[in-house]
Amino acid sequence: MSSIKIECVMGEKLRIGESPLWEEKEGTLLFVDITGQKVYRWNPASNNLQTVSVEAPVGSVALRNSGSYVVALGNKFGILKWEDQSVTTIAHVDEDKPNNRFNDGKVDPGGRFFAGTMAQELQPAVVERNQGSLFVLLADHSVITHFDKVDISNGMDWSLDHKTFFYIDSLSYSVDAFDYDVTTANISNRRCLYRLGKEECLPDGMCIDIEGKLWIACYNGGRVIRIDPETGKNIQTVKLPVDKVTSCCFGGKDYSEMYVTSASDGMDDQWAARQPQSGCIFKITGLNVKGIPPYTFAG
Ligand SMILES: O=C(O)[C@H](O)[C@@H](O)[C@H](O)[C@H](O)CO
Ligand SMILES: [Zn+2]
Repeated sequence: MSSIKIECVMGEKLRIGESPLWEEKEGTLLFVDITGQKVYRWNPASNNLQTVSVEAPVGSVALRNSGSYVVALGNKFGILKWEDQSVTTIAHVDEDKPNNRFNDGKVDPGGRFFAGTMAQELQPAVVERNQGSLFVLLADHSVITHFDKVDISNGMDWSLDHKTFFYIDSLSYSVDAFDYDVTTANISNRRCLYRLGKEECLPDGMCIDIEGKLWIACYNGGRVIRIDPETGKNIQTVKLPVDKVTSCCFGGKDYSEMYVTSASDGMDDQWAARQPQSGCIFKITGLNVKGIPPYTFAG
C-alpha cells in the first residue's frame, strides 16, 4: 500500500512558482514567483513567510553564503542580500534580445550557477522559438555561453558522480543528458534520455534523488515523474491536484520530503475554479527516497 501524502502547504497563491530549494541552515524553503517578481523564504516549522520584491521576472534563485543568494533576474545575474532586500547586478546576458528573460537555474557541483533564458511568453508555453541560451556564471562573475537556440530553458541537475549533466528544453518534450566535466564545466555528447508521453505534457523543473534517479515536474501534466537515467524509463508517477506543476526539490529533515511548485498564470476561470490549489506549494511525503543538499555558488 502506498503511503504517499500530498498537501498544499503554503497559503500564498503564486502566479508561476518555481526554483524551489531547501536551505538547510535556516530550515527554510526558498522559491520564486517568476511573473509575480518575488523571491520567497518560507519556514515550514514556524510557517513564517518572508518575501523580497524584485524589479523584473525572476527565473531562479540559488544559495551563496549566509543571508545572500544568487538570482537570475530579467536578463541579469545578481546577488540578493536578504537583510537589506537589495539586488546587485553582477553580469548581463542576451543584451541584443530585449524580450528575453532568465528562467530556471541551479548551482553545479563545482559551485557555478547555471541558468538559461527564453523569450517572454505570449501565453504559457507560447514563445518565439530558438531565442534562449544556457549560461554559466563562474565564481569570478564571468559568464560562459554553453549553447543557444533554446526555446524554454528549464530544469537541470547533475548525476551523483558529477559526470553527467541533465537538461530540459521544455518544448522539445525531452529530458537530455550530456557528458559533464566538473573541473572545466564542459558539456558534450548531447542525447535524449527520456521523451515525455502525451499525458505527461511539458517537462519543466527537475531534481535528482539519492539513488541517482530524476524527478521531473510535468507542466500541464499534473504530475511529477521519476525517471531512471540508466534505462531511460519512467519508474514512478505521482499525480498532483493541479495541472501546472512547475518544479520540485527535496527538503525537510534529511531531505526526505519533496516540495513541488505550481503555477496559476494562464488558466481561464473555469479551469482555475476546478483546480483552486493552482499556484500552491505542495509537500509530498512517503516517497521513501531522499534528495541531496543543493550546491552553493562559489562566487
Ligand atoms: O516556469 C517556467 O519554466 C516557465 O517560465 C513557465 O512559464 C512554464 O513552466 C513554461 O511555460 C512551461 O514550460
Ligand atoms: Zn521551469
